[in-house]
Amino acid sequence: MSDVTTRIQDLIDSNDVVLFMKGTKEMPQCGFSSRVAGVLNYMAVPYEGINVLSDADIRQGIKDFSDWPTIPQLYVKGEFVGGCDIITEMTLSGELDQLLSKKGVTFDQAAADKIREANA
Ligand SMILES: N[C@@H](CCC(=O)N[C@@H](CS)C(=O)NCC(=O)O)C(=O)O
Repeated sequence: MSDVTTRIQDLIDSNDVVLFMKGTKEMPQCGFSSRVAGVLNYMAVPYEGINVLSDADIRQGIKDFSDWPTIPQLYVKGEFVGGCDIITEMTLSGELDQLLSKKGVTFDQAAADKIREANA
């Protein structure tokens, strides 16, 4: 395994939820990353945000690792879930809640319901 692959695998193995994103959880630097971080923050999902803008190897490496061409990328318990479009759809359909519950990741159910109410 290459060094960057090992680093990515370690990040995914040692954090239940990892968001590879542009910018930080507190200050995303791209609208797509901001949307996903905003959902996770609002739903109080505990997650590790990895800023790919501060690491060019990770920025390219995660695309190769997931075979997915863009950032953001969300992993839950080692499983690649998707980018902004997929996470948005899954949030609105309730699939994200189901996935988090199934994987034993805590989140604020009332907040998730509120997102759906606001977008109904
Ligand atoms: N449709 C994508 C939108 C994300 C996207 O287009 N990201 C671009 C611009 S931030 C990207 O990562 N480009 C490659 C790069 O900047 O390394 C999604 O659902 O996540």
